[in-house]
Amino acid sequence: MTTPLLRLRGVTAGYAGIPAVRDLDLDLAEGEVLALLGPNGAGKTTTLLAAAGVIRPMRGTVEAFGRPLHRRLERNARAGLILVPDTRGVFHGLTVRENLALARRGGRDRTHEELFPALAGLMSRRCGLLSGGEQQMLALAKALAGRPRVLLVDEMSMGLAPVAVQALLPAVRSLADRFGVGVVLVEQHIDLALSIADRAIVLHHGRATLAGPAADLRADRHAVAEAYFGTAPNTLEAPPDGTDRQAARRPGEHLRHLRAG
Ligand SMILES: Nc1ncnc2c1ncn2[C@@H]1O[C@H](COP(=O)(O)OP(=O)(O)OP(=O)(O)O)[C@@H](O)[C@H]1O
Repeated sequence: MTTPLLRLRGVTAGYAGIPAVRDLDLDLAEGEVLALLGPNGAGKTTTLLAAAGVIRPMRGTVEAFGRPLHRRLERNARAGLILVPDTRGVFHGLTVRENLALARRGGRDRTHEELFPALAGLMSRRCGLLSGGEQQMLALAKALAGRPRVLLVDEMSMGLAPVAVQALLPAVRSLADRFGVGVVLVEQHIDLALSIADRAIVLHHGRATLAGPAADLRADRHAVAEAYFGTAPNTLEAPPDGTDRQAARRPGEHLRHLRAG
């Protein structure tokens, strides 16, 4: 079995000793897009922060590329574990070209030109004058300059018009398909997220309440709604390999309701 790019096992993480995510398992394979869904405050961002090493779990383990996370964030980033925060991380006083040059640190990576051709005509524009969608494209383009192997993308679509989101999410899919990047995508647009994801996990009050192939979640909106609002039946199926901590199942398997509360 190939080593996942990212593996969380039994992760409980939070703030000031209070858990916001409890006992979470997650595997992310090369070229896979995993949607992390759930209502406000469910623990999605906390999961990303723990996965990126920004906050240290109270319990459980996080491994990237087969190794425990390094204590120094820049070491994890250099290995290819990149967090794209929802604050977009662009410098408003600088132009698009200057922002990209800073992110590339002298390198010549031009992948962004293929994925975001719209940026080509905006190179001399100050970022403070870009639309929300354009800023988000730039944030992703900057993340690409770090040569990610895993991208942790937090609410890329926040505040954007649906048409802008529809333009951005396929770029995320093609990052996975063309470059083998593994993506954990936190997203409020459930349908759009499921339309590009391979698998999904629904969180409710910090716990995974549903996990499975994205196609299965799309086909069973009732199960998604139940998981979203924490009313899913309390039926924890035993997975076929007997490892009862495996939260996210492989394509071809059925949806799994996970024990809530
Ligand atoms: N810095 C913090 N200090 C204390 N509590 C926090 C902090 N950040 C988040 N929380 C709490 O942790 C819980 C989970 O928050 P988190 O941001 O992970 O949820 P989320 O699913 O990403 O929500 P949203 O969709 O609203 O962004 C919430 O109850 C939130 O109030």
